[in-house]
Amino acid sequence: MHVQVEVHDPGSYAVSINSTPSNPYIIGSRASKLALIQANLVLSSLRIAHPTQSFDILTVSVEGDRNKSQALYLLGGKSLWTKELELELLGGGVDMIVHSLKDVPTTLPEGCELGAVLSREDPRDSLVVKSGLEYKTLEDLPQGSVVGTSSVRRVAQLKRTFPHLQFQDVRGNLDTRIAKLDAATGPYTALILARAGLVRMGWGERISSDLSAPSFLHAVGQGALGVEVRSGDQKVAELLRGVGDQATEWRTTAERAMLRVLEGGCSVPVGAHTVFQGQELTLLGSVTSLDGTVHVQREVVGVVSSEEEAREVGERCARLLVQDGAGEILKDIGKDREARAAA
Ligand SMILES: NCc1[nH]cc(CCC(=O)O)c1CC(=O)O
Repeated sequence: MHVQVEVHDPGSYAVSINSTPSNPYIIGSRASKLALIQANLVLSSLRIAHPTQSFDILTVSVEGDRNKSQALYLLGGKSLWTKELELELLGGGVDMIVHSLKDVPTTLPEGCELGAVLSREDPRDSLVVKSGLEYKTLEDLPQGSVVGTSSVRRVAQLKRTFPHLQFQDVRGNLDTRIAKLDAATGPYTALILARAGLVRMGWGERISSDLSAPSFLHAVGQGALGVEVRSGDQKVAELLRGVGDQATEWRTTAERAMLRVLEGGCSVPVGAHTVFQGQELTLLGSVTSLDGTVHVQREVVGVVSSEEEAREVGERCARLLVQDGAGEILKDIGKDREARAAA
């Protein structure tokens, strides 16, 4: 496999053992604009927490950035956003990787683990309307309007509530997607995108409304940045202490534990919503059939003071969803994917 490595600061090739200005800790990132903005957020937090250490960013091209034509749903395992970066991490080319936690598979490769999850942005999905149109919400869109999104979770949930709308795939980075939305002859009336990404990219003013629980649930991990590290790397673990956010870590641990039980390895229409207040973690989880006709949703509340307890909340929610029929929905989706992949 070809790994394209682009070095931002010449002289930052060295694998860091002890960081000095000439031997910095290397943060691995995808090369997209959003990925780099996010990597720089982590870099800034690390610099504030450790003013005497030096840090640098190295970008690596990943499968998901290169394959833009095939539907995401058919590309299978989500490691297409992470694999090449993880090879760099294990090989010592980078010391940590910054990811959108949403794109990180629930099971990490041997030797890799999450070292920290940073304080979360508003994790909701948002509506962005074609420029020049006055619509504010999905309810406002006329019959037959085309809404762009590549997420099976979004389409499945929206078909349930908005059967009068049409949904069409839209790929590419955020800037590209918004350019496709605004193109005079383009098919889309609106797009659904993660609020966090839009805000980080400076597109916040284009958000006309947000999709909220309990009628619409966001993706597991959405809006949070995860830092992946080598298991057992004490120095990097130490550096990341104080950079992570406890509430976000427990919320996303529960969400990811739920998904891990449900998915059995494929990307599925699973929604989540969590609140951590006092010591109480509330998790709303959902599974929706691709056509939106079958939907199961459950809420679990637990007192949480450890990662293990957060995981239990997620697993409990997954088991309740399976009891309510989530297993059947997921089995049908597996069959659908196989049939399409073979076609
Ligand atoms: N699927 C791609 C992706 N991965 C993370 C974000 C946004 C940032 C985040 O959710 O943390 C996006 C764009 C989107 O879904 O609109």
